[in-house]
Amino acid sequence: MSTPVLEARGISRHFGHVKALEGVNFRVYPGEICALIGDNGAGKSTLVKILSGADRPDGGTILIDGQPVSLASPSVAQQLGISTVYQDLALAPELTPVDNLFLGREELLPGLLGKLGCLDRASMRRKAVGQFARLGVSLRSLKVPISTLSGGQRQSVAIARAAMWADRVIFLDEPTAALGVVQTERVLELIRQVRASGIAVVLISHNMPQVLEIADRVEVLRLGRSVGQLSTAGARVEDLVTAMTSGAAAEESR
Ligand SMILES: Nc1ncnc2c1ncn2[C@@H]1O[C@H](COP(=O)(O)OP(=O)(O)OP(=O)(O)O)[C@@H](O)[C@H]1O
Repeated sequence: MSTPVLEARGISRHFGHVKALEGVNFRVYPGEICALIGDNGAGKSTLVKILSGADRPDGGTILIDGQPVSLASPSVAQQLGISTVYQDLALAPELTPVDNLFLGREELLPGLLGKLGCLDRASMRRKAVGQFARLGVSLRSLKVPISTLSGGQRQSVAIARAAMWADRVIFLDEPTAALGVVQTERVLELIRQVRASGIAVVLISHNMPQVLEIADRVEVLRLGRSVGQLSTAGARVEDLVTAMTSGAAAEESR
């Protein structure tokens, strides 16, 4: 049995009288795509915020590679190899794909020029080209503002950026919600490439056929509680819907 790369044990988060999360358990293992599913208001976003350092739980423990950690902020989570791509993508529309990959992490030239704030554009471009090639992301141009790219290409840049700076887990919040069929398939292929690079992917999705298509395993929330997990091998959409609505997911052992 392998150790989860990221685990939540007994996580609770209350907003006034609303129990958004109550004793929630969650695990994601190295090298897997894990879907986090649940009906509206089940607590998915709240759990993702807590596991990416954007919110603090009222109780419970978070472990990375089996060791308890405190994710006090998104930057602490990022330093520990956890990154999140929210639906707004947090890209700078007027900047190029290369600039967006290095947003907030720009490389400076060595020596005096660097001390004067001159960017090492050649190095950043070389690394960006390598990253896009590794993940199979093909863009019309690396020099145009990202606002001129398609929605699928922008999503791909956001995922490639997350994969560049996180080496453990990437959370993806409905990454194909706004995309057409062809762009959706490209983004799903990119997600598989991220998994192949050794990074665990957590996919938050309401699209059950897609969950079955791409995820290895599913963790289910219902009304702020974890109701178990199941493997997608041999599972049907009805099984996922049953798990979300009646809390009857099989708690399988690994
Ligand atoms: N900041 C907040 N203040 C008050 N209540 C909140 C807050 N954030 C979340 N909640 C409540 O916590 C519960 C869980 O919300 P959450 O957004 O985590 O669910 P979700 O599974 O992501 O839903 P959806 O699929 O609709 O996005 C809901 O009842 C929601 O109204």
